[in-house]
Amino acid sequence: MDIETTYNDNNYTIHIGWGILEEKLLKYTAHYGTIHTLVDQSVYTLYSSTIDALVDQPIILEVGEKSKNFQSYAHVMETLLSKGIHRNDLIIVIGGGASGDVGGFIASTVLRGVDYIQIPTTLLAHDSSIGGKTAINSAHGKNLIGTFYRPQAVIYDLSFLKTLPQEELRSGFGEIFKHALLDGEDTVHSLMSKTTENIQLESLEPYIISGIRTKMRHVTQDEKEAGIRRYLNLGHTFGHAIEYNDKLPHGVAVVLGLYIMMHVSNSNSNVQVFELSSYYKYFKRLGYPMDTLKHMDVEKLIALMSKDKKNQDDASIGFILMTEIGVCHYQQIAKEHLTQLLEELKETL
Ligand SMILES: O=C(O)C(=O)C[C@@H](O)[C@H](O)[C@H](O)COP(=O)(O)O
Repeated sequence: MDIETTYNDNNYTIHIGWGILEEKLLKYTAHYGTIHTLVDQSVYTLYSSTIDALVDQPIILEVGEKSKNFQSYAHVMETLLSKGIHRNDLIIVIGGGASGDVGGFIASTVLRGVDYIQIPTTLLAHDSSIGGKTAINSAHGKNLIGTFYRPQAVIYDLSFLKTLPQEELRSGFGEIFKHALLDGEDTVHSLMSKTTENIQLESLEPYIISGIRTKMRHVTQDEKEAGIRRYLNLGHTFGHAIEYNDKLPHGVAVVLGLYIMMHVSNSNSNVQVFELSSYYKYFKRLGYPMDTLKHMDVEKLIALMSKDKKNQDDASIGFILMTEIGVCHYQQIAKEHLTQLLEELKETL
């Protein structure tokens, strides 16, 4: 299946399917000078023969978030420059969300921009590989340094997902669940009914596709995140803070962030938007570390949330909340009030 973006110009295709990598990639590489490949270490360990058959001498990225720092960025940049990269070359990035983020950032900054293709290999990256957000982390928090830079294509070969461990599926499912919430009540109920006890890849394909469509709808209307694209950050204000502080996988932290969003949305509304206890039990059954919330260091997490890119002043934190499933808005919450809400929640767990 091919899905085209619908920007005013410079559109690209998201190719999705089983065993499509070689055929789709060859369509692009023919138009470029040298092909430079960046690949996550763990993906290369599993798929070296497939990758070596397609490209020469890949540059290995450290596993996951370890690649998203200045040292790693500088190392890959200097390697590309020592190889004599040109603007008419192509960079291919193979890996999960973190590799895609740092690979995109490298592509957008080397020689002030070289074309690149995203080849996501995880469930999580159905989200992160689309929309052109690139980033590395800072000592102040997640994704604080980056650019918006569209890829030339995304090739999502679902065969890579077959080797993902349960922990990776659980992380990717966090973003699938977020997309379902953005989509509306029917999608949430349907997804929950297919995942009552555990997360099985086999039942997720339709939700991966609908998640990609939901993401595309937001990013094509508001690429630079001045309006509705912010809704894709549902669960991420708290999620990024606890991910960074507790070193949790991204999508696992997003689930904790979605739970906090539900609590804050309820407290902000006259009606109960979310039945918290049923979501708590559901997430716990799927293996999410809900107990982490009972022991959270509220002060530290508020300090990390104070660096969130959605914030507009120093006294409050920018949150995406829901008035009903599928209906979002942006709201600034005073830090004292948020502290009180988080402390209150801890007491109930
Ligand atoms: O594409 C977006 O916009 C999103 O917010 C999607 C998020 O799921 C994704 O994790 C993104 O990388 C977070 O970006 P950030 O701007 O909050 O750093």
